[in-house]
Formats: sequence, C-alpha cells, structure tokens
Amino acid sequence: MKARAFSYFRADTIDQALDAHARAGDDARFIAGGQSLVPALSLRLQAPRLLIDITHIAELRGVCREGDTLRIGALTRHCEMLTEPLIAAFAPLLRAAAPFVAHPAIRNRGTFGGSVALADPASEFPAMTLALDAEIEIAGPSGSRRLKADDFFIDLFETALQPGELITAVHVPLFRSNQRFAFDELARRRGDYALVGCGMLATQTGDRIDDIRISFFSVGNTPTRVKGAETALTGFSLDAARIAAAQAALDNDLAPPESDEVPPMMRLHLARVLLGRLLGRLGEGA
Ligand SMILES: Cc1cc2nc3c(=O)[nH]c(=O)nc-3n(C[C@H](O)[C@H](O)[C@H](O)COP(=O)(O)OP(=O)(O)OC[C@H]3O[C@@H](n4cnc5c(N)ncnc54)[C@H](O)[C@@H]3O)c2cc1C
Repeated sequence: MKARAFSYFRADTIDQALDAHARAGDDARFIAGGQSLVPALSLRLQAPRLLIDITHIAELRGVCREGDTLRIGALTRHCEMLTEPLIAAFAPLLRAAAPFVAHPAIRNRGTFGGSVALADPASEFPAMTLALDAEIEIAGPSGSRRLKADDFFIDLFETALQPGELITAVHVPLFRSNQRFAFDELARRRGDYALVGCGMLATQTGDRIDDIRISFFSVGNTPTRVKGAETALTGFSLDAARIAAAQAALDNDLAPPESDEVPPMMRLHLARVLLGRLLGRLGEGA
C-alpha cells in the first residue's frame, strides 16, 4: 500500500516546526527518523496532510552534561546511543539497552526522541527513562516545560504531549559510582520486539539497596515501573529470599493484557524469570 499524498515542510528551527504545526493543526506530524511513522503512513494507519521534518534542527542534536544531568538531544540516533562516550559514562543503562533496539539499519535512522514520543509499550528506551527517573524537555505553542518520565506515559501510544508539542531533549541524572544497573529482554529472535524486557538502576551503600527503580516493557499498555518489587528490595541486601519477594510482588505490579502471542500468565512468568536474573546480576556487581 502507498501513503496518502502529503505535503512536506523542512523546519530549520524549533520555532519554524512549532509554527508549521500550529498552522496545520491536527493534520500535521513531526517526522524524525521515520522508522515508525513511515511504515504507519505506508499502511495508512496514519494519513497526515503535512509532514514537518525536524531532522535539520540543530537545537535537537547533541549529548552534553548540564549540571547533574546528561542532556540527550531528541535527534540522537539509536546507533549514537551505542557509540557516544557520554552515554556510556553517564547513562550506561541506555547504552546497555541500545543494542536491543531493532536492527542496525533502523538504529542508523531512528531517534531517541522519536522512540520516547511514540511511547510504544514494547520499546526499550521509553521504559528506561522511567528506570532512570529522566525528565522530558518539551517545546510547544505555549512555551517550554519539563516533565518527569513518571508523568509522561499515559496509555497505549498516548503520552502527556499536547497537540503540536515537540520533545527537544531528555535529561538523565548522571550515573554515580554507588549505583548499579542491569538490563535484558526475552525475545524470540535477536532484534525482534521483546516478549518481556526490563531495566533497573539501584543506589547502594555497600550491599544494601538504598533505592531502586525497575521498569518493564512489553507487559502492558505503557512502560511500567514495578513499585511493589522496588519496595520489597529497598533497605535490604540482595539474597535469594529478597529476590523471591520481589518476584512475588510482580503479581500485583503487573497485569499483562490478553494477547494472541503470549498468554498473560506466561508473560508474568517470563517477567519473574527476567527479574530474578537481573537482580542476580546486580548482586554480582554486573
Ligand atoms: C522492523 C522494525 C523493528 C523495530 N524494532 C524496534 C525495537 O526492537 N525496539 C524499539 O524501541 N523500536 C523498534 N522499532 C522502532 C524504531 O526504534 C523507531 O525508530 C522509533 O520507535 C521511532 O523513532 P523515529 O525517530 O524513527 O520516529 P518517527 O518514525 O519519525 O516518529 C514516530 C512518532 O513520533 C513522533 N515524533 C518523532 N520525533 C518527535 C519529537 N522529537 N517530538 C515529538 N514527536 C516526535 C512522530 O510525529 C511520530 O508520531 C522498530 C522499527 C521497525 C521498522
């Protein structure tokens, strides 16, 4: 199938992009890497009359330290998440997740901001913004704002972005020496969307977990923090009993939907297995 005819506008600044969107209203879409939007256009799942190309906007590029956070420009490509030294040093959880995002050809074009904006519940990066307690930097017709990732993902492919708003960057607290992270996913084949995936970031004093944020993907309509499991671990050293308590807490934390691919009980079982593995690695200092 071919996409419905559309007009194209190349924006060179954020203001130009916002103006173009304001003039076109609901019939416009920003396009970044195009790796999700172009297939959606081709399948006529989306049929906007105007595409606003944001890939030439310099303000959306680059990764830099800003105070105690790392500012990751929305146009940072998935492949750059693998190669950028600042990501490896200060956001290693994102570096760990990056090889699991799609295939090299898609990683060469797809963008971090596009992935977060799309909010696919099966995507790696949106879920990791939750584990990292990241903030989403947004520009829109009524000015700029920053929103905690915890408040950003609303429902299936639905975020707190208002019509015409653009993600300009994501701010991630800098990784510290008393922190540990772990990431993995279970998929039928490497590069496929995960059946279940999980990433976590723990702050520790010695062996004791002072704080832990654990986020799953492919388990529901949104990326999902598992607060019961987090509570079961906070203040304790990791041992088999603690890990079992965290796994048991998933029964309340997660409610996988019915799906043709994987029955909910199977997905919950996979989530427990994955959590156990990752906590085991965290305990070994992985
Ligand atoms: C075969 C295949 C396999 C894939 N596998 C995976 C996978 O395993 N894991 C995974 O996470 N993803 C996967 N993807 C999706 C891919 O990672 C996309 O690149 C990503 O989801 C969207 O990024 P993009 O830059 O391509 O966005 P686009 O396709 O350009 O845009 C996606 C949506 O986000 C909006 N948008 C884009 N940028 C912004 C912005 N800065 N502000 C506001 N709105 C914006 C667009 O308007 C559009 O609605 C796969 C895609 C394909 C085709």
